[in-house]
Amino acid sequence: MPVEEFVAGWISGALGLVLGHPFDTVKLLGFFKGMSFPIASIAVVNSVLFGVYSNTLLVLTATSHQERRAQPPSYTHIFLAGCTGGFLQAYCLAPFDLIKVRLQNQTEPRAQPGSSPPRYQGPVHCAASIFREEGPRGLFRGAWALTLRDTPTVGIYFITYEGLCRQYTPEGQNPSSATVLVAGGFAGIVSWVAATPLDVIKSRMQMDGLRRRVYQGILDCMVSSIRQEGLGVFFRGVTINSARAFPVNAVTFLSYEYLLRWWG
Ligand SMILES: CN(C)C(=N)NCCC[C@H](N)C(=O)O
Repeated sequence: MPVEEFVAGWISGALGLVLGHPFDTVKLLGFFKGMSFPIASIAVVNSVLFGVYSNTLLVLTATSHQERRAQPPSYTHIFLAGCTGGFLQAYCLAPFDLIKVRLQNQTEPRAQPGSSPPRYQGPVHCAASIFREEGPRGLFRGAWALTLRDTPTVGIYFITYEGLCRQYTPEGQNPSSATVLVAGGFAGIVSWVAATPLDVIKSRMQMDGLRRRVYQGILDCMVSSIRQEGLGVFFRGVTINSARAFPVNAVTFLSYEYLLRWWG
C-alpha cells in the first residue's frame, strides 16, 4: 500500500490547521489554548483522509497518484473514494473533535483567585475526565453524527476539487498552483456549506450528557432543534465555517499536491 499520500496528508493537514486555528477559536467564542494538540490530531486525521482516499482510488481504478493526470478517474470513483476517506477519518476524528468542542464550549471566565478551576484543564485532562465520567464510549459521543456529516461531504469535497482542477487545466497536465489554491479553497467552502447542518447537530450531541441527557438520538436532536429555533438552526456558523474553509483547504491541497510531485 503506497504510504506517500498518508505522509503528505499528515504534513498538509498540519499546515492547513495553522491557518484555520484562529477561526476555530473564534467560532464558539471559547478558548482553545495552544496549538500542539490540534496540530497533532488534525495531522493524524488528514493523513487517514488523504491516504484512504488515494488508496481507495487505487483499488477502484488501478491507477497510482502519478498516473491519474493521464488517466483521470471517473467522478463516481472519486465520490466513492472520498466517501470512504470521510467515513474512516470521522472515526479517527471523533475523540479529538469531542475534546475540542468540550474545551471550546467551556466559556466560564478564567479562574479568578479563590474560584474553582475550570472543569477541563486541557486536552489530556479533558480526555481523562470524559473517560472516567462517561466511560470509554463517552469519548465517541456524537461519532455517528460526525460520520453522517463527513461521509457524503468529503465525497463532495474531492469532486469539487477535481472538477475545478480539470476545468482550468489543459488535458494531461498538472494544475497550476493558482488552480490548486482556488480549487482547494472552493472544495472547502462547498463541502462545509453542505456539512454545516450536521455539524450543528454533531456539536449538540457532543455536549449532551455533560450534566444530563437531553436528546434521545440524532433525529430527536434535529427535531427539537428545529422546533425550538426554526430551520435557520441548520445554517448556524455557515459563514465562519466557509471563511475558515477557504484558506485551510487551499493550503492543504497545495502542500499535498506539491509534496507528492516532489517525491515523484
Ligand atoms: C466538510 N468536511 C467535513 C470536509 N471537507 N472534510 C475534509 C477535510 C477538511 C479540512 N480538514 C478542514 O478542516 O476544513
